[in-house]
Amino acid sequence: MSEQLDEIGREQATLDRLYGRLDGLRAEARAQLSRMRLARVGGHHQNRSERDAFAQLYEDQLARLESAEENLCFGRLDLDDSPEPVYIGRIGLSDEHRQQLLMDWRAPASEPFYQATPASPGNVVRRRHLTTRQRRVTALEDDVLNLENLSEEQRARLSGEGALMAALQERRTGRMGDIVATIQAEQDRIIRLPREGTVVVQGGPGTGKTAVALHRAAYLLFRHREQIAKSGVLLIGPSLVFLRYIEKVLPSLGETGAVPMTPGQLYPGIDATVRDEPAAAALKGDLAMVRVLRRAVELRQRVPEETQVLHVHQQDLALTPGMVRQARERARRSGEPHNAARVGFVKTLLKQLGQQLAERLGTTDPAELPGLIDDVRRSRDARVALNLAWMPLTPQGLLRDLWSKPHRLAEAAAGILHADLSPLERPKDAAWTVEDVPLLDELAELLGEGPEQSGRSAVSSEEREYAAHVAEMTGVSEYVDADQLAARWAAEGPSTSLAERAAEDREWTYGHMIVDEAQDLSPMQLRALYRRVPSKSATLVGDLAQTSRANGARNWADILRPHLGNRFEAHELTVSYRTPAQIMELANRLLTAHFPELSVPRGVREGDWAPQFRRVPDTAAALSEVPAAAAAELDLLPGGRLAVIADGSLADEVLQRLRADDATGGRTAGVRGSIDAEIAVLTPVEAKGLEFDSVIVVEPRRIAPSAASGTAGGNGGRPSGATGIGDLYVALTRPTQRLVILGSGGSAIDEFTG
Ligand SMILES: Nc1ncnc2c1ncn2[C@@H]1O[C@H](COP(=O)(O)OP(=O)(O)OP(=O)(O)O)[C@@H](O)[C@H]1O
Repeated sequence: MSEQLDEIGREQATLDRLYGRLDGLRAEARAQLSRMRLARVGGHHQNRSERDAFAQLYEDQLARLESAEENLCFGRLDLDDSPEPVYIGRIGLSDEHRQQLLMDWRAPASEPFYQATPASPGNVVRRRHLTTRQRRVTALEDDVLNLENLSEEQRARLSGEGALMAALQERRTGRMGDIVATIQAEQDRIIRLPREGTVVVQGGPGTGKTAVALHRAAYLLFRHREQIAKSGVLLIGPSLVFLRYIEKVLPSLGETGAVPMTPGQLYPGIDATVRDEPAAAALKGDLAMVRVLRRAVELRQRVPEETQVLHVHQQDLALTPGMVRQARERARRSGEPHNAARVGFVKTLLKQLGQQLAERLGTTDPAELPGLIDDVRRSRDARVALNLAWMPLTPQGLLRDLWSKPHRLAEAAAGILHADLSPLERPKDAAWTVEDVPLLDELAELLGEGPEQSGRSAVSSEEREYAAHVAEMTGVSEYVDADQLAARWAAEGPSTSLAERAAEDREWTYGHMIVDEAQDLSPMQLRALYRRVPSKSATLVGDLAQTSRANGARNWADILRPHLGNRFEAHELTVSYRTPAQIMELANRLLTAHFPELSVPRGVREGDWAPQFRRVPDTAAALSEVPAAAAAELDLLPGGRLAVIADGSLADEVLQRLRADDATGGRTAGVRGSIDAEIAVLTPVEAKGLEFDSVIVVEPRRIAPSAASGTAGGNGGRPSGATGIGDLYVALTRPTQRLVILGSGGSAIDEFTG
């Protein structure tokens, strides 16, 4: 014991040295930054942009140093070929003489800390985990990888605390934390894969997919800072609640270069949260929509059936179907998007009409032609006729039209979509849905810049010059042009971060893309996402077993083929760190019964509690029991977090009950879908990716009915069979400690509850 204390004392001395250096570097960075800020006042544009760039550099540096406070150093490697141990931490630190004091966890030299095993120890003799709290070493844990090379003295000082188990047993805070100190070897191998190409990571619930994805983002930003930090990492998560849940992980790793977004936010200016019903979602997500939309645009390039007579200067000019057809073919051949190609179309016809006008007026002087063309252009008749033939369009306008006018949609989809299109119908003023977003994006590609966007580049030459300079200096000139940058600044001022600007620019291209819950994305969503990473450098993580979409594919090759062919690398995570083995086993039995081809993870630890089943007579009884059951859970796990998961409208009723009842002792639930209160009330889809100490699943029949119960029992009229299995699997696998199932029978889980 006293050996252990001595050892802790020795490590404390090292830790003190490291924190001392950290404090020194922070003070330096702060001083540099305030010098820059002082100098920034006044000055010429060019000097100012240089100072802006440097100030940004110091700000980033300071953010990195500030974020490293908690758990600055968490590991130590003793190597057989070096007398000095290597300390591993959140960031790298060296002393005034450039002597390395602390190795960044992402550096190649830190790799053995995560990778070495007794079977292949490499040059590692001992790996030590240091547990620290507020600058104090509280525990040590040693893995001896090569006992023979350990001295007598070192052998005497071995210790073990189970850093991983300790991390896993901790009470949840409602926000995800980083796992740098305890990344496991199978996770580490994925985190450190090269940046090129697409990596897909399949893993069951709680296997650390989200953690791996976020640490990989941090790793790539560290290792390829030059290339990636400038363009940013696009980070796609399923919902705003999920993005809130993970928001602290990257900053805690000192990284600010990620641009978090939900699929509903991909199109600038739109923040869609409403989801379509499954039938509409399936149609909108189908890649056939690419052809439907292309056709819808082509149908707006119209040839009149008869010759139109245009009155200009008391003359009658003839616009024949042949003239329009020819001009249309020519404009289409240009390959430009609709709004840009329209310029050529209009020009061709105006020229021909101008020539007609010259003939009618008997004018032969070619110098007068431009004036006559201009007269035609200004005439009401010509404007109306040309607009009718080729109207400037916006993505929003065209899509609203398709959804609200069934004949327009039928015309565009003829011969392409053979399904019933009525689920797509809706009023013109309906809100945009998440599923509309990739379609708007597709239309923006087909239409190009519309009339309302082109106005934004009205900026002065001085502003443009300044923007060009900054774009050049920050390395984004490949991605945005100076006009765009300057126009945006004209509206907001140049203080927004590069990440924010990227989020506002539909044509921004990112250095890497991370997608969580990728199994739920439709082909159209993936297409829109890959448009933002032409390099296809991406990490997609997901679990085929947790698929919500009615027609979701159950293998990654099918999901990715349309976008990547077979050019992707697949990896699998096999151990569930979140869910206790007893609960995992129950969930896995349900899944395997319906999808025997899918692999399931094993739980890494036994929990203290078996899953509990409370049978009630009906849904009303289940609802009345919720408050008392919730109170009991919170009493069992003081300071813990609880989720009550129920399907659709039942979740609203659950929330009302919890609010109305004081059985929970004032620990009332927050708003629906929020994770800030002690009790969160969620649907399975909202619960995706989240975790709680305890989970109560209310009336599982409404999430996944048993095959025998068919469509009866208010399951929203969905067919029986494998319906909702993915969602129920999600609900069952959220707890880190306890699971309670409160139901009246008729659910797919019932046969496993005996
Ligand atoms: N190596 C590790 N060390 C400590 N904790 C870990 C480790 N790996 C995963 N965890 C913890 O396990 C839990 C589950 O991780 P995560 O949410 O990343 O899993 P997931 O695979 O994304 O799950 P789901 O499919 O349910 O979304 C988290 O609390 C995470 O911090």
